[in-house]
Amino acid sequence: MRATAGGSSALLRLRKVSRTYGQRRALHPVDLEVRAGECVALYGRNGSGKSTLLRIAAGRDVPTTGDALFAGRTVNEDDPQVRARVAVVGDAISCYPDLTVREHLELVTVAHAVDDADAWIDQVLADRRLTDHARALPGSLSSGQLQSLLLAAALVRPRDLLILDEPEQRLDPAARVRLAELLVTEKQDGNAVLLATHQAELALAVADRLVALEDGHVVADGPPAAVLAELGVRHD
Ligand SMILES: Nc1ncnc2c1ncn2[C@@H]1O[C@H](COP(=O)(O)OP(=O)(O)OP(=O)(O)O)[C@@H](O)[C@H]1O
Repeated sequence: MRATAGGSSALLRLRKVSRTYGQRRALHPVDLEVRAGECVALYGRNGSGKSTLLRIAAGRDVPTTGDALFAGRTVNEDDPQVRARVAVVGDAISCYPDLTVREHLELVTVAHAVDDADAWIDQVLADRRLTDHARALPGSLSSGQLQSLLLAAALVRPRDLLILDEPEQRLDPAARVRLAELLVTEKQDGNAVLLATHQAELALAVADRLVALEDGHVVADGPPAAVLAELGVRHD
């Protein structure tokens, strides 16, 4: 299965990675590369293997076969280089119930020794429309605001690779537009972006390549518009 941009400058390189859970093969061997300044989007139905692939790419799971390399080294989320350079926005919301929105972001900036953190946090809160909720506890936020907090936590820290699992979930249309703008800026800043999405419009707006998965197989790979046409997906 091919899902490869080619070239030698890939920041993330997955070589024939597969994942089997018990008897079930969730992911068949796949090659995938993401370069600095490039966005690759994974697209497919529920259960097609997107999150499995993202977890391997983030070093949160070990492939059953194949290698996952970040900057030439096996990806492991406990590796200090991976912790310093790979930011992950998950699909599950896990927060500290007694820490405010701002305190969550402060925790991240302390962990990553971010300079001038206060100003940076202010900026990210404003961009994500969270300024008025800076002192709120997670329990009092809407699901969309929680999703924005997850995103904000990845944005207040340094990164070379941003991995996002269905970041459009729970966001309203205006917030989805801001998300697309943000991801374009990530690429312009030279960061690599790998995301899973169910939203064709988001993939069209930000992705350089779309990799379609079905039952753990790559069934199409290429420019987003061409892949969506091949899949018969209609979009606005
Ligand atoms: N920890 C696990 N144990 C057993 N099976 C798993 C596990 N995680 C995922 N699977 C199975 O692997 C397959 C792929 O799941 P995955 O979460 O990667 O799909 P997905 O494309 O991200 O789906 P969604 O769009 O619903 O998030 C599914 O059949 C799922 O049931």
